[in-house]
Amino acid sequence: MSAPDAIPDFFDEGRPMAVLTTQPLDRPLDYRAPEGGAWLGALVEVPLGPRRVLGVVWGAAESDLPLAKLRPAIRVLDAAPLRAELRSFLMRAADYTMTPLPAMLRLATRAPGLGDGPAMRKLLRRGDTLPPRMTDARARVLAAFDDFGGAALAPGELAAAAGVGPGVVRGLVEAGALVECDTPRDGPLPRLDPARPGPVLNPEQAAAAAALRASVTGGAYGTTLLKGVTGSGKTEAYLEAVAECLARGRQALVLLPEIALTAEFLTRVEARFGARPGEWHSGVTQAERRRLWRMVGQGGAQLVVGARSALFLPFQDLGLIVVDEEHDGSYKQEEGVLYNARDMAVLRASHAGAHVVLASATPSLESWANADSGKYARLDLPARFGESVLPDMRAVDLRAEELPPGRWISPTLVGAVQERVAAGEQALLFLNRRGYAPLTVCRACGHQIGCDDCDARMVEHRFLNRLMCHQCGATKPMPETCPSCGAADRLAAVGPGVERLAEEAAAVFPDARVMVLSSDLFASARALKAHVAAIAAGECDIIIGTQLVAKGHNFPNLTLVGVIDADLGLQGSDLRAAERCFQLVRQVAGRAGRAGQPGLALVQTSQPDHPVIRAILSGDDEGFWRAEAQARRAAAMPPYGRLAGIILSAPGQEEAFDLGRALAAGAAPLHAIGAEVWGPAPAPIARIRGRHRVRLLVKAPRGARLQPALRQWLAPHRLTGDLRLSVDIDPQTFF
Ligand SMILES: Nc1ncnc2c1ncn2[C@@H]1O[C@H](COP(=O)(O)OP(=O)(O)OP(=O)(O)O)[C@@H](O)[C@H]1O
Ligand SMILES: [Zn+2]
Repeated sequence: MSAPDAIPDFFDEGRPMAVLTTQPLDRPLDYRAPEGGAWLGALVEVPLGPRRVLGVVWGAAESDLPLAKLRPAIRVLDAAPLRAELRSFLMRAADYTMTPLPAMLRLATRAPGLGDGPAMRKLLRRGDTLPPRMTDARARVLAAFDDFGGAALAPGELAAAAGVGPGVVRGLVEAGALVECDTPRDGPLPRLDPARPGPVLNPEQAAAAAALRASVTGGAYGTTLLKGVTGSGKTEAYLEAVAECLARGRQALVLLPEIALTAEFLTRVEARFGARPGEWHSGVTQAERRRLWRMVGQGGAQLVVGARSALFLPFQDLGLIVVDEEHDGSYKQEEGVLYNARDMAVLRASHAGAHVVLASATPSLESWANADSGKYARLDLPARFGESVLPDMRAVDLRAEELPPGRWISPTLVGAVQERVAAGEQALLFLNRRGYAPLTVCRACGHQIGCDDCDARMVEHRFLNRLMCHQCGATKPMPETCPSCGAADRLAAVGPGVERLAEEAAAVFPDARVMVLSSDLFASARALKAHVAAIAAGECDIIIGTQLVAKGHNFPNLTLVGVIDADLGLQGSDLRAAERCFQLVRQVAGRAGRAGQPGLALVQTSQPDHPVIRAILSGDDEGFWRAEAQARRAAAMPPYGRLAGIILSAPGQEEAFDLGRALAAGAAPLHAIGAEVWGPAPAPIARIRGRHRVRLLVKAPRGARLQPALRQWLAPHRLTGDLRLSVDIDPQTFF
C-alpha cells in the first residue's frame, strides 16, 4: 500500500454520500454531493441543524432516505482529500483507544483556516518589456530573478535580494517591466537534498545506517528498535534512513518528546540536507501550521519534525516515522483522547506501508520485549561516538554523609562540583521536582496547605511568589498566617524543589553562575529554547534541572551530573517505578562528558544496594530489562498482560461510586475473556478540579480481545447528570 490511493471514488453532484463530521455524533450522516461533486475523503462543509460544520466524505450513503430528503453539502474545501490510509488509521485508532471516531477525526483536521478559500498574495515576475530608462539598481532587480530560477517574488523579497529600496521596485511595476500575479500564499517548503553527503560514520553506525536504509527501501511496514547509548550517534544513523526515504520520494516524520529539542534538531537537519524541515507543535504560528498541513497533503513538505499530534497530519505518502526517545512518558497523551503516540506511530505505519524507528538509550520495556520476541528488529550502538566515553557512575551513600537540615548537596558532590567549575566545565544537579518546596507546613499545628479543589498539596513556587497545585494549576498567594490555626510566621517549607536547590547552590558556590531549567519557569517554547542554547554556549557553570534536562540535550561542556535524590523514583506502587527510575537516571547521567572530556555521574541515594540502583551504576542494561521482564511476566503485567483503567468522576463521590459498583457487579463480559476487575476504589488523587474520582482497573491476559469486551461491559450503563467515564487503554499513570 505504499503508493498513494488508486483513483478514489467520486460522488457526482447531487449523488448521496456519507459525511463524518467532527461533531459528537455516533455515525456519519448522509448528504447530497455539492456542486462540482466530491472525492471520497474530501473535506467538506455541511449543514447540521442551523450550523455549518466541517466533515469528511466517508463513503457511500447509509440511509435509504429518498434523495430529495437529503440536504446538499455546502462546498468542498480547498485541501487535499484525506487518503484511505489516514481514514483507516483513524478508524483503527478510534477502535483501539475506544475514542469516538469524530474526536479522532478532530485530531486529523486540526489546521487553522481550513475553511478559508485559497489565500492568495501578490507576487511580482518579469514583464515582457524593459524599462525605458535602465539604472544600475533596476538592472540588479531584474537580475535577481535569475538567482531564484525565474520564480515570482514578493516585492519585499525582491528589494532585499537586489539590495534596493522599495521605490525602485515600484518604479519597475509602473514601467511595466514587472507584473503582478496572484499566487497561493501557502507554497511548498524548501527542498531537502537527500543526496548530500552525511558525516563519515564509524563501523557500528555504518552497519546500523545500512540496515535502516534497507528497511526503508522495501517500502513495507516494519519496526526497528534502535538502541544506542547516549551520544552513540542514533540521530546520525536514523537521518540516513530519512535520506533513503526522501530519495525514494516518500515523506518522513520525526517525533521528538520535547519542543525544546527541536531547535537543535532543525539545525542538524539543515546541515545534513541543506534546508529546514516542517515543524509541527504548539510553538508554531497559525500561518506556519496552516501552510504545513496543506503542504503535507500536497507533497510540498518532505520531512516533518513534531510533537505527538504530528501523527495525524494528512501525509501524501508517508514512508518513515522515527520516534526519538521512544521511552519518554510524554508520548502518552493524558487528556482528551488518551493515546500513546509510540503505539499509534506503529499503527499508522502499518496502514501507510511505512517503516518505524524507535530510538532510545533506555527503551521502554514494551519495545524491549517486542524486540526480544522478534516482533521488532533491533539494532545496537554500544559505544559513544569518537573519543567520548560513557560517564563513570558512582553512588554517594547518603547514610554516610553529614547533611545539615535544609541541605541536599552532599559534601562529596560539593567537592566534585567545585573541581569541575574551577576547571571551567559545567555541572548539572538533577532533581525531579518543580518549584521551591513540595510541602508547606504550619509548625504550630501541623496543617499542610492543600488545594481547594484537589486532593493534593500546594507546591511553593518562589519564582512566581505563589503556591501552586500541580494537578489543576490553581495558584494562590502564600498566606501570612496558618489557614487552620491562625498562627503567624509559623509556615515552613519542607523538602526540596529545584528552586530551593538553586538557592542552596548559590550559597554553597557563591562565585558560580547558576541557571534553573524547569518547564514552569518559561513563558513560551521560544524562551525555553533560548535558555537551552545559552547553556550549550557555556553561559552558566551549574545547571539545576528537572526531568526536562534528561531529554536528549547536548551540552558539550558538561562533565559532571549529580543526581540529588535517586530514591525519589523508587517510591510509589507504580508498575513502572523501577523502569522510570532506571531510564531517568541513566538518561540524565548520559548528559555528562559528551565532547571528549570524561564525565562523572554521582548518584545520591540511601539505598545503594537496591537492585535498580545497582543496575543503574553497573550499566548492565540487559540484566536490568531481563529482571524487570521476568517480574512483569510472573505478575502477568504489561507487556505480558493487558490493563485498562476506568476513571469515573462526578461532583459527588457517591454518584461515581454507585456507577463503579454497578460496573463491578456486571463484569460477566470481562470474565468471559479471562479478565479481572479491581475496584471501584477512590483514585489516589481522589479529587481534581472539584470533581471526585473513582477508579477501576481491568486486567486481561495478553492475547485477550479486550476492547470488544470492554464495549460490551460498558454498553448497558448510561451516564446521567454530570457523571463522566473515561477509558485508558494501556494506562501509563494511575493517579
Ligand atoms: N559519524 C559521526 N561524525 C561526526 N560526528 C558524529 C558522528 N556520530 C555522532 N556524532 C556527534 O556525536 C554527538 C552525539 O551524536 P547523536 O546526537 O547522534 O547521538 P544520540 O545517540 O542521538 O544521542 P542521545 O541519546 O543523547 O540523543 C553529536 O554531536 C553528533 O554530531
Ligand atoms: Zn488543584
